[in-house]
Amino acid sequence: MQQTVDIRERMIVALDFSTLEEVKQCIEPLEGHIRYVKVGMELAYAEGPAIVSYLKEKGLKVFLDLKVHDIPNTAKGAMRSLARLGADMVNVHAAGGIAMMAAAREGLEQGTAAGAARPILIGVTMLTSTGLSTMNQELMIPGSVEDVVVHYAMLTKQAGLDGVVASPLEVPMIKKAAGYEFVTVTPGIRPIGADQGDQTRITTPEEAFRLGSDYLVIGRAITNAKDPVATWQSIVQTVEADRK
Ligand SMILES: O=c1ccn([C@@H]2O[C@H](COP(=O)(O)O)[C@@H](O)[C@H]2O)c(=O)[nH]1
Repeated sequence: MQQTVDIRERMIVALDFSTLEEVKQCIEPLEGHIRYVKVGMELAYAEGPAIVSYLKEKGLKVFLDLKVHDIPNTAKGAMRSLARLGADMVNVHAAGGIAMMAAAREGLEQGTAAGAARPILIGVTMLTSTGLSTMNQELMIPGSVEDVVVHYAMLTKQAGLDGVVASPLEVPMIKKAAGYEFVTVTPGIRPIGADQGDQTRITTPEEAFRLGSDYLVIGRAITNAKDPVATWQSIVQTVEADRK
């Protein structure tokens, strides 16, 4: 990422809540600080499309993280509908394969209003909660996590998507294989001392940017913090100091 980019535009706060009330409580103190938020399944299923409009009216960019994964025709229709909601970024599971991802992109293009920018479309590689033994033994996917992630990233690129979701740890290999312009969106972010929770492939915000991540997704480290604004400011300061 270029040195001139404001990193606050690249730090996406995951709003993993189930009510609009909880969202308001979380974002009101953070207004003027955060620029980009993520709406996942919990919030989208509970509050419906109106939550996207609400956040957009607040001046925030929205990553609608619904991880579409279905047969190509259904994925295409889903994306056609999602395009109308006004999100800035949407995603599918790369494990759906090239035909599904290409259909999703077509649906997204069809659904995007004339003159409007198509949302960024990315493919989820291997969930950041998945470790090597789960992948090899439980899911019966052989090889290293890095190789599988890069393979999924290349499928995503072949399907014409803009980038992938992966752990920051895999970003250098993804960029090497898919090119510098291929977008990497990375959850699994844990500031020093933060609880790892259910995530497996993690690193700090400053290390994630150092590894080349284009966007960081940060949820509980901020939303569950005693003082979310202070935590946000501390992350921004740490990253900015590291980038000097
Ligand atoms: O591989 C993935 C894909 C998506 N996520 C989502 O990111 C956030 C991370 O939240 P934290 O609280 O910072 O762990 C969450 O909404 C996930 O659904 C992911 O973690 N890994």
